[in-house]
Amino acid sequence: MSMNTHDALMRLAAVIDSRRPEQGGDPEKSYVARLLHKGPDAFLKKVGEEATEVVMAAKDADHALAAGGSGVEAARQKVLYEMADLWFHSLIALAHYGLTPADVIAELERREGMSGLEEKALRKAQARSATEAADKQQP
Ligand SMILES: N=c1c2ncn([C@@H]3O[C@H](COP(=O)(O)OP(=O)(O)OP(=O)(O)O)[C@@H](O)[C@H]3O)c2ncn1[C@@H]1O[C@H](COP(=O)(O)O)[C@@H](O)[C@H]1O
Repeated sequence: MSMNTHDALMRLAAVIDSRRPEQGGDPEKSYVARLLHKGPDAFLKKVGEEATEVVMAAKDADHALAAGGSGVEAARQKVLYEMADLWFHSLIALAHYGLTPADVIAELERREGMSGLEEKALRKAQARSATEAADKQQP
């Protein structure tokens, strides 16, 4: 991720934070302030909707790719557009819970180099030994 990408996310997160009711965000003047003012049900619903729109745009893009031809570029743009909406609304949710893009990036950095398959196997093994330990405690 370039420094510019990082900065843009941080700038947007700072604007979103300034729209929180405690920071004086005005629901009459700001879309973000309005969503935060309405509360979790409102912005979580948007996160769900935008995620669904990403999936639908991606399915359309897959069909366009399979068919070839001139529709591919427009379909890819639609995926990009919907993904931006999803990121944007996810940033609003993060702000509500006192989290920032930097926190998400730190979590991804923590996972860096960790194989997803190894992590999954480890998690299953831990769950199994927890169950075995609980079984042993049964009278
Ligand atoms: N990046 C965005 C951004 N992306 C999308 N949107 C808005 O998100 C809304 C929801 O998108 P939809 O496609 O679901 O539109 P809709 O069907 O009208 O939505 P609803 O009626 O369901 O709310 C639209 O009104 C978009 O304008 C955004 N609104 C704001 N920002 C950023 O947030 C900053 C602060 O915005 P305000 O708080 O409005 O000043 C802006 O300067 C921008 O940087």
